[in-house]
Amino acid sequence: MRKLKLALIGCGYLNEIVAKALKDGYLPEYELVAVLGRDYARTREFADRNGCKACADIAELLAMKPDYTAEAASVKAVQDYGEAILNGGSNFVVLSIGAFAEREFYERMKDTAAQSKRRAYIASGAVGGFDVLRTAALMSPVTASIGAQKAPASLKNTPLFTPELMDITAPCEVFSGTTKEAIAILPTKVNVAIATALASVGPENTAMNIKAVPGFKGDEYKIAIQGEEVRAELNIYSRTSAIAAWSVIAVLQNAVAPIVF
Ligand SMILES: NC(=O)C1=CN([C@@H]2O[C@H](COP(=O)(O)OP(=O)(O)OC[C@H]3O[C@@H](n4cnc5c(N)ncnc54)[C@H](OP(=O)(O)O)[C@@H]3O)[C@@H](O)[C@H]2O)C=CC1
Ligand SMILES: O=C([O-])CC(=O)C(=O)O
Repeated sequence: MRKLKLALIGCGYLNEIVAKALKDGYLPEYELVAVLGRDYARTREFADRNGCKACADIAELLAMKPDYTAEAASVKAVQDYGEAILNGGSNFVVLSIGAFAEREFYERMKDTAAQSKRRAYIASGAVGGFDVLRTAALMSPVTASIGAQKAPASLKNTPLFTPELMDITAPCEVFSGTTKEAIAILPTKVNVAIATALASVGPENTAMNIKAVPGFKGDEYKIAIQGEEVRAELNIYSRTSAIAAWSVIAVLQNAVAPIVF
């Protein structure tokens, strides 16, 4: 049987894990055909390492006729290429979910996917539990929130960082607001929050707080949902963000699985 063609947007840490998983046999139904990065030299190195075509732009990638395109690049890449990917006949697996915080973009992607008979998949990324969030939100009005713990140093080069954070000796709240406000200031760090919001009460209505915790390594998220009959709390710790790449592999497996989660 013909293998499904997979293309990648982004050639950094996470897509390197996806490409290795393909080589290691986790996705036998797929072949990697193309990659598009930002820096062409880096894209070519990735392509040479992983046996696929290095693309200089989205048209070149779509000319390879991918069945699935998996993104691990940036919110901007999703905004810039999302509609072209669906219109070009590819399904789209997304990690930079923050792009969907803008309702107008979300609606355009929804219409484009419906018209092109393709799908945009929101990967569970560094969190999960979207099944219970979606189910609870169907049953009654719910409230939803996500709390994040991060190392003070991981907030460097963001508007939340102050040098004093490096000297804290106890957890310190650095952000409290909505997930929509959070992704606007941390576009590379809280995609998980927008995924949580999309599965529950939306980016404007999902509360978020972020704590800097001294001596902490990795990321920890606590998602809470409360409805009339259902209450759930999910705690997800990950030492690195590799879990996000593996969630893409899980989506791709699910897309061809005879028994579907
Ligand atoms: N949903 C979730 O749970 C998670 C989501 N993420 C998101 O996943 C994305 C990738 O993470 P990671 O692999 O760690 O990041 P890296 O910085 O290691 O890699 C990103 C890659 O994407 C490329 N890139 C960036 N912008 C564009 C663009 N506009 N078009 C094409 N390529 C682009 C970069 O190019 P160049 O080499 O030129 O910089 C780089 O190759 C980030 O947006 C991050 O926020 C990360 C962790 C968890
Ligand atoms: O790796 C993480 O903990 C989550 C992350 O970067 C994101 O949601 O953008």
